[in-house]
Parts: sequence; structure tokens; C-alpha cells
Amino acid sequence: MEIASGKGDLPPLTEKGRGRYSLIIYENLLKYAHADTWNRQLLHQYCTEYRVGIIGFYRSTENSPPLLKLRGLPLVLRTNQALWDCCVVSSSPLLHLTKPGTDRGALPGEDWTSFSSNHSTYQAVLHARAKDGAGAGSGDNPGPGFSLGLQATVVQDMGLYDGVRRVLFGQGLGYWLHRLILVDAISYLTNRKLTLGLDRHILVDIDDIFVGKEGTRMNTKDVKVLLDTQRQLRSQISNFTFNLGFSGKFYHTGAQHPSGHGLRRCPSPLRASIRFTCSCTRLGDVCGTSRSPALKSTPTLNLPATARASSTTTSCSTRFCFELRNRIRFFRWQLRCSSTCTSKISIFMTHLSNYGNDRLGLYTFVHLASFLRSWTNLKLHTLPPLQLAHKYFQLFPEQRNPLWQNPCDDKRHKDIWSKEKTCDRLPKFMVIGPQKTGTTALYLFLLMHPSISSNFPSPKTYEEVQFFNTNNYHKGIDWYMEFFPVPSNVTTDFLFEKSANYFPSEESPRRAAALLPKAKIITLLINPSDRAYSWYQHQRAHEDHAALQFTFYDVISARPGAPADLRSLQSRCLIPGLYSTHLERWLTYYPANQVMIIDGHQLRTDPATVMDEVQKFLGVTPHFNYSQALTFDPQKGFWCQLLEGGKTKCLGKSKGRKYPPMEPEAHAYLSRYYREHNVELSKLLHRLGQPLPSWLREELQKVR
Ligand SMILES: Nc1ncnc2c1ncn2[C@@H]1O[C@H](COP(=O)(O)OS(=O)(=O)O)[C@@H](OP(=O)(O)O)[C@H]1O
Repeated sequence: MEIASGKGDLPPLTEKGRGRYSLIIYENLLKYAHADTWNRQLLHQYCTEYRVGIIGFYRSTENSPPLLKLRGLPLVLRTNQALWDCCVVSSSPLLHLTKPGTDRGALPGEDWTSFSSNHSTYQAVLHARAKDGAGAGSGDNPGPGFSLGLQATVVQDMGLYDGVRRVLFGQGLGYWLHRLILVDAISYLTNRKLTLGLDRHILVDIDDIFVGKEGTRMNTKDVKVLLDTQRQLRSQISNFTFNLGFSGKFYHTGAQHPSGHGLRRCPSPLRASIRFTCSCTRLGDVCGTSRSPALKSTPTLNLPATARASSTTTSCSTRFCFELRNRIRFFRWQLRCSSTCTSKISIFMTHLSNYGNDRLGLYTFVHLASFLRSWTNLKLHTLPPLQLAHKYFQLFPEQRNPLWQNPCDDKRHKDIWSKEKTCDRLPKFMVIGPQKTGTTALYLFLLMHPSISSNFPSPKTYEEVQFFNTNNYHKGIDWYMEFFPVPSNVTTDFLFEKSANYFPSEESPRRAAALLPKAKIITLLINPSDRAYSWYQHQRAHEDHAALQFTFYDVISARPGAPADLRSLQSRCLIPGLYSTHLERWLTYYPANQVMIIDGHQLRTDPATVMDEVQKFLGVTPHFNYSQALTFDPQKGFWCQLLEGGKTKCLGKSKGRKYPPMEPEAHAYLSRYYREHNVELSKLLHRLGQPLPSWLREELQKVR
């Protein structure tokens, strides 16, 4: 979906000869009607060529003229009307989910717009009676789809006039029938490409079934009525079963006797008829996300909060009833349509007090079911929670992957976060790579600072945690936090992690930003050709079969049909060097002022200056004097930590390897390969107001 600017300019409609949009929606029909001739022609051409329809909404204002002609269409709009008895026209070809019927009474507001036309291309979808008797019957000559004396508030243009199919609404989506018709209009105009189908699954969860205060708990009569309602609902939703949840804490603790106190245990004959599910935070296999879908790291199937149609909580029962009473009204006119009609799976999280006191919960669901039966062709189903969860992830496979967020960023999450836990065991900044750019040297230098510390080592990946880019992510945030010490002073201590594979990873920026939105991000860039060569040498040192067998030139120039191990080595050499692509991805999730781009060549030749800039960027104190703490080790050929007594601590043999220089042929190949990407990188750095590293300037010279 793309939201176009309100200025009237059209976004590009095609890409590589293919249409980019299946449907165009104008929130304000006048923007469409008043579009300049060029844009309008372009749009019409696109709509006819790609068989794309248009939906438009007209909302009257006090300044609207009473009668309005839409430019270029044989259509007259009559604005600011009060209307009654809205009727769904049974012959409308658009109807799919919506059943014909009449919504009796006054329509909300007195600002309705109706459409009339002489052309057979228009058919009424909804029409209503004018309060004052004015309208099509009083002067206008109604077209074939229009009934005399009735005002068409939604019309369908069959495309017979100019080849474009449209559905036009004479008001917004505040009116519940408009929402139903919109679902059908989208499906119709996209030739069912964007369709929701007619199957809907409903699950009603009644939580904390034994927790209510005395006098509000369910008594035996309440349970019997609950069962009667369940039976009644089964006539519309096969096998419908209420799901009762309890925490276990209150089970078996009270009397079964209903005299004034209500149930603390369910009478055993009834238990067989109602499905009990245990509290998801403790025992369950599946949970309907009562509060914190992002927090669970136990092996449960957590549905995202969007699966929830509505929820109440257990605390003050009077507030509940009030909330629920309002909710019912809300249900009647709005929520019923927007959630249950448009969500394939609706989970209603309700509580004991919606059933044990005035039984408003039952009232709601009986009405919901009868509303859906009267107004829609939906087929209602239910499934036990675990099966429903599987169904959910079958329908929405992209939601299988969790996105962990910081539990302490949301008060509700923080309140239920274990007392023994802290959110301070998370990094304040990250060195994200890419590999072979000097990340280990930077890591070592950072650790020399008295206020900076890193994670504990991983038995598998040593100093790198590699959480955001691998399956470790599915081990959850508890697993991640265990790698970090509890800081002795949260404000002054800087925890960080360095995982050099985060940089080119598709998933990492989104995941990192969800958990660590305020973190600072440090990346190092060297000439991507040198980076590629260093990786090749790294793999040779690790006796990688392809690296030993093939020359560097063979690797970088391998063709698509080459052996898999060669192709895999090739992409590990080349892909991380597409710097602008990866950086743009990080910059869509992190603001530019949280991202520092270091010239890796400068870190190698002048580390003290770079480390001063890093300290400034992080805002870390006290200032650490790296010019005194680092020294150049001629034997190693790199800068190293200066220890007491003049000794040095350098990186191991695997960093700063000795290998022959790159063949000129490979050099030339890579300069060509990275040319465009380097140009893009220079534009990006320019946009960020950052200086160009010397290696990039040299590469750009070659372009000219
Ligand atoms: N001070 C210091 N000491 C040693 N090495 C240094 C230093 N500064 C930068 N470099 C360069 O760092 C290159 C290795 O980069 P990384 O640490 O990012 O490699 S890795 O991704 O962690 O394997 C390594 O690459 P190679 O020369 O190819 O081994 C070095 O060139």
C-alpha cells in the first residue's frame, strides 16, 4: 500500500512494465475530480490498461454547493442531506460479504451526499429515503439503477461510460454499512485479488474464571445460562465452546456453594461441556495475547495482539460492566463490522465479571452472531485454541517470527516483568560490522575505556553474540540479556556488543530497532574490494575448500551456474560490500544521528583520532586518552594497546594477516563491480553531511 502526497501528484504507476497498484482509493473525491487533465488522463489510461478500479469518498461540508456535477462524469451529487432507512440494493453485482437488508431509522449526521445519473453505467449499491422528500423523485431523472424517490448514497460505476470501474461513497467510513460495502468494493474492483473470503473463526475466552470479588463471581445459575447460550450459539457457529481460563492459584481454594459467594470451582458435571484452558503465562500451549505478546520467551505459540478482537481485564467489576455496556453499543454499530467482518480470526478476551454479574458478555455474543447472520454471508467457525493458533499462522505465516521489544518501554509490560529481572542488561551501542573492516581492533580499543564494557563470550561465536542476525533471536531476550553484566551505574556505564554480521543482514536493523530503539550504531567501512579480498584470505586461512581451490578472481567473477560452494564464497566476499544498500536499510530503522560511519582505513592508520570521535559520538565519560594508551607495533605492523613496561597487546595472528597483494585483474573487476554502489554511498554520505573517506574519493576518480 502506498499513500500518495495530498498535492495531487501521482506516484509512478508502473515499474518495469508492470502495474504497481491493484486499486486506487481517493479519500477525497474532489481531488480526483479536480486533478489536472494530464494526471487524470494518465490515471484513466492506467486504470483501463491494467483493469484497475477507483474508490472515492465524498464528504459534504457546510461550504458544499447543494448540487454538484463531477467533472468528466455523467453524475450529479446532492450534498448535505439528512437520510433515513438505508437499504442495501439486492441487485448490486458488487455484493459478496454483505447481505441485502434495510437499516431502519435515521442515518447518523445530516451531511449525506447522494448520487444521480442518467447513464446506465451507474447502479445504486446503497440508497436511503430523504427526510424532506427531495431527491431523485423531485426533478432528477433517475438512471436505470436508481429507484424513484430514493437517494443513492453509494454507487457503482460499471465502466460502461469511459472504461473505468468505480465505487463512490457519499460519506466516510463512520457508518457501519459503508465499511461492509468497502470490503466488497475492494474485492469486486480487484477481481477478487484483494479478497478476504467468507470464512471467519471466532474464539471467546473467559479469563480469571474464579477470581471475581464476592457477589460478582459466577453462581450455578450463571453457569447454566452460559451453557444455554453456548448451545444457542452452536446453531450459528458449529461446535462453539467458551474457553475458560484460570491461573491455578484460585482453583480448589474456595467453596462450590453458590450462596452469595459464587463459584471458586466449576461444578464437575459442567466441566465436561466447557473448555478449560490454563493461563497462558504459566502452563498453556497457546495464548491469546492477553497483554504482552512480545515478552514471552517460553515455548508457547503467541498470537500477535492484532488477532485480538477485543479484550477486558480483571480488576474492578463495576468499571467493567460500564466498559462492556459501552462496548456493546460500540459493537452494535461499529466494531462488529470492522473487526469480526474483516479479521479472519477474532479472539475475544473477556473476564468473569462479564458473565457472573449481569451476563453482558452473553448478550454481546448472541447479538454479534445474529448481526453477522442478518447482514453478512460470513461462515462462522471455531476451533480449540491450539488449533486456532496453528490456523492463524497458516493464514499469516509472516507473523510466525516474533519481534522482541524492550519490556521496560511499556508500563504494562514492565508491571508484569519479573522483579528479579532488569532491562539494564542491554547494550547502549553496537558495532555492526561489516566483517574484515577492523571491527576487532575497534572492539579492543573500546574495551580499554574505563566506562565501556561488552558482553560475556559465547561458547560458539566467541566475543560476538550474533543475536539479531541468526536463529539465536528465537531464543528470546532473556537469552540475550544473560550475555550482559548488570551495570554498576546505569547512566555512566556503557554496555555494547560487536557482531560484524549484523551489517548486511536483512533482519537485523528491524529487530535491533524494536528492542534497542535508542541504541547508537557504529559501522566501519573500508574499500569494499579490500574487504572482499580480506574475507577470501580469511577463508583460505580457515581451509575453506572453495577458497583453496579457486583464485580470488575466479571467486569474484563466478557465473550463476558455478558450483554452490564457489557461489556461496562469492556472495560472502561481495554482498557485504554493497554499503549503500545495507546502510539505507539501517537508516530506515535508526535516525541518522544515532548512526556513526567510521573510515576503517583511518582506524588502521590513526586510531587515536577515530577513538576521540567515537567517545564524542557516544557521549561517554571520562575522556580517555588513546594517544597515550595506543602505540604502533612495527613487528605487528598495526597499532596495539600499550601495556606497563612498554610491552604491547596486539590482536592475534588472524587479524592483520600477511598475504600477497590483490591481482590487478581482480582489482579492476571489483572497481567496476562496486562503481555504482560507491556512487550511491557518496550520495548517502553527502546527504548525511559526512566527509568522504579517502578510499571512496579514489574510487570515484576512476568513475570519471
Ligand atoms: N590494530 C589492528 N590490528 C590488527 N588488524 C587491524 C587493526 N586495525 C585494522 N585492522 C584490520 O582489521 C582486519 C580484520 O577485520 P575484523 O576484525 O573486522 O575481522 S573479522 O570480521 O572480525 O574477522 C584486518 O584484516 P586483514 O589485514 O585482512 O587480516 C586488518 O587489516
